[in-house]
Amino acid sequence: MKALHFGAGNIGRGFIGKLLADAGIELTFADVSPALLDALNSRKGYDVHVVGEQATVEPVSNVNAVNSAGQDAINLIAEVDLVTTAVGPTVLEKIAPNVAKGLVLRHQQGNQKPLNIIACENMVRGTSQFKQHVFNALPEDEKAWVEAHIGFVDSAVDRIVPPAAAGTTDPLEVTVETFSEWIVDKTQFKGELPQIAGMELTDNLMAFVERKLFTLNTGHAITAYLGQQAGHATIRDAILDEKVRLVVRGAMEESGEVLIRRYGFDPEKHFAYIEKILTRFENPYLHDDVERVGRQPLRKLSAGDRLIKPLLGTQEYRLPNDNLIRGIAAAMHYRSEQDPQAKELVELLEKVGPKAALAQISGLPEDGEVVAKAVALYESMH
Ligand SMILES: NC(=O)C1=CN([C@@H]2O[C@H](COP(=O)(O)OP(=O)(O)OC[C@H]3O[C@@H](n4cnc5c(N)ncnc54)[C@H](O)[C@@H]3O)[C@@H](O)[C@H]2O)C=CC1
Ligand SMILES: O=P(O)(O)OC[C@H]1O[C@](O)(CO)[C@@H](O)[C@@H]1O
Repeated sequence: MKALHFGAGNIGRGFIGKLLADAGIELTFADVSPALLDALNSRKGYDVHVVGEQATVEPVSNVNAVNSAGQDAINLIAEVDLVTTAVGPTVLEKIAPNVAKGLVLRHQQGNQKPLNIIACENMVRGTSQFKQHVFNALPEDEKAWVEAHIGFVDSAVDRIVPPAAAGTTDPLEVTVETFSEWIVDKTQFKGELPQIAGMELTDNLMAFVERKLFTLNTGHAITAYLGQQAGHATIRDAILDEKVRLVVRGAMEESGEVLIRRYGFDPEKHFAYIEKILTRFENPYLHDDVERVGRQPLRKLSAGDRLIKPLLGTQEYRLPNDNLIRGIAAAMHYRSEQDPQAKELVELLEKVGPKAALAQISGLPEDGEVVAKAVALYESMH
């Protein structure tokens, strides 16, 4: 079996690429970073540092890499059995035209074998969104063939993989936590279901996607935003701050009450899942900056993402949401010199004021109770 994985970054190298290579799949990474491409092609492998109570070093071998914008990537799409991505939600649209070209070539070459494409991003049904981008780039007369031969499979991906340790000069260095979970929607595959160790198949994906995104990612984002407010540089320092921890646990519980009602999760197991997540944030072996976890605040404050969607759920089921609102207020304070969305957020706040800015970003009604509460908290946090 052959696979092409877009994005040789943290999750690409530290999780999905590793899992595919471990399964004996012939793996090529597609990326745009010359440093990553050169290092992967010259060394054909790298070490994954798995850190926890017992640290291990797990080598990945027999991999190579191509430029994702070039003809090599197009040729591979015509040939491989599996395409995966971990590029970031905003990049999916950029890689779609080349993927579309590869699918057209696959058809022209008469390759009728099923191909499955799985986006491994922090998004609700990210592959379905990617499919829309690919279809926008496909000629009209190719769409029926692609629909018949290509599976677009949604997934949920969970493993905390911060950027390389400070001070390293190795572009392939990657350190991961021991926990990992990759769950894919088995109803969307074309052809035989692949059996890959570490890839779980489900026919109830939405429950898993929302459980992960609206628990781990909700709590993580609020840890980052409140942590930055309190002057903490890392997620560990932030979550060990009792004031931050109280709100983070509270927000995950508020979101959890929604998930329990929506998907029928067992409350006891769900609250244990929350406790486990708090210990993952505390991991003393990972250095994870609050700035990284809070990145792209406009995306994280958008209607379908980890802060607003759980809040809308609390309104739907008439449940408490004070901690979620506190998290939203803190998100409005996120600042980062490296992050264009953080700059855009500041500009919008200055231009239209916090009420209109939050309403515009989140889709919440400007004159509603939530916006009023969040803005009052935002102003009190100055
Ligand atoms: N790091 C983590 O702990 C987790 C991340 N995720 C999700 O995985 C995705 C990737 O995140 P990370 O690996 O942390 O980011 P990253 O920034 O480490 O990796 C992204 C990679 O994509 C590459 N890239 C950028 N533009 C590209 C293009 N046009 N074509 C091909 N490659 C391109 C970058 O050069 C980089 O190597 C995101 O959607 C994130 O939300 C999900 C779970 C865990
Ligand atoms: O990758 P995003 O969506 O910007 O958000 C950062 C989040 O993703 C992760 O990297 C992995 O789930 C978490 O560490 C964090 O909650």
